[in-house]
Amino acid sequence: MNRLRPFMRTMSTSALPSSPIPLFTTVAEFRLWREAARRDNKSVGFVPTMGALHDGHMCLVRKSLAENDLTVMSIFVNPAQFAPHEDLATYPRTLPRDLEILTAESLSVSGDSKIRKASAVFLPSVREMYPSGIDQNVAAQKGTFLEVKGYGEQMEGKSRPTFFRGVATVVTKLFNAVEPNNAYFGQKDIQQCLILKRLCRDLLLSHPDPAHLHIVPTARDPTDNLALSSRNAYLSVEGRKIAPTLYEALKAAEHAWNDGQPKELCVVRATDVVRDVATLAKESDLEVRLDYIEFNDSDSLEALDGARCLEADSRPVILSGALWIGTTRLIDNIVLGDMAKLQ
Ligand SMILES: Nc1ncnc2c1ncn2[C@@H]1O[C@H](COP(=O)(O)OP(=O)(O)OP(=O)(O)O)[C@@H](O)[C@H]1O
Ligand SMILES: CC(C)(CO)[C@@H](O)C(=O)[O-]
Ligand code: BAL
Repeated sequence: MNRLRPFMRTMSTSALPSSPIPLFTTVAEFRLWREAARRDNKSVGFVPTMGALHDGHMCLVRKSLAENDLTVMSIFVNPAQFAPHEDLATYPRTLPRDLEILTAESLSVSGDSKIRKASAVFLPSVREMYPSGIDQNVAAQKGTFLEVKGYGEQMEGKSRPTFFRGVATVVTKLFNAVEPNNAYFGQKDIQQCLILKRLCRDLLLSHPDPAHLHIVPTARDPTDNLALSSRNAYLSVEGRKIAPTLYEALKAAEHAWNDGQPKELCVVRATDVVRDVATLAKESDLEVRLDYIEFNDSDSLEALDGARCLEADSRPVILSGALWIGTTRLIDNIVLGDMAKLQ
């Protein structure tokens, strides 16, 4: 690891918090680190994030630490994936705390006397990621953007039509900068995972190749199963109490599915759960509204056409949903079938 030694210091940008993990704010600086890792024959695992870290992010980090010599996290709030009316300005930005959380994470690897910790944090600037500037209005954008056509319009894409274009674009840039052997994404954002796997296949990427883009199960609050999410921080005390309703609705749909009910009835079971909670919440002036509950094929991402047979050897089905609690939008999903078969 000697060649990596020169990087074992905090970059000298004064606005950055001090950190025992080396921080890189430009692609050129990061590439020197990456080149040294390559020369040292070290595998690199990559965890892309938008910061505001919670234990869901740390599950990705732990898996990367376990499976790679070196782990890199990026923290970048990507303007291109926020529509003009969305929460780019208020998205939580908590870099000093994020670095403390990441620094505290370590893993002792069996057969290896060393303890592994994150090796680098990549903090690119908006200017370098979008050299022609970035307008959240797609029609006004200049420069190079990526679309994974036919897969980003359903589920989340119905409510956020430009979201996956922004994600595909930024993640491709991040992959080009980091050149990871393995990359880790959370099941909470299942459509994002499946679209990015397809992007890797379609663009013949080798860093990572699609098989090395890993989907890590959703981390939940152990007390009530709420999926951990940076946006949970927006919830009021009352909203936080109601937030597990989305998962409860998905579980009701899953039970109906497992009982052999047709898809439409499963969706009704889920909407019943939300309706009852929404009625109660209204009494405290809190608006709770279901955005969608959908069953989608995990390969085409098309909504299921009514045929519901899940053969032992067939592809998994994605049961997913989004719920508004006041002005906060939460998402969650359950994979029906074998997660290992997701491609
Ligand atoms: N509960 C979770 N379990 C596992 N992975 C998660 C969880 N929450 C987020 N991730 C993953 O962490 C990565 C970075 O996500 P991001 O920084 O957007 O956090 P987030 O909590 O998903 O934020 P948001 O509230 O904006 O959806 C993504 O791959 C995402 O799927
Ligand atoms: C993958 C990602 C970091 C791209 O900005 C973001 O969409 C996220 O955090 O899920
Ligand atoms: N984890 C998803 C990021 C977003 O909603 O913008």
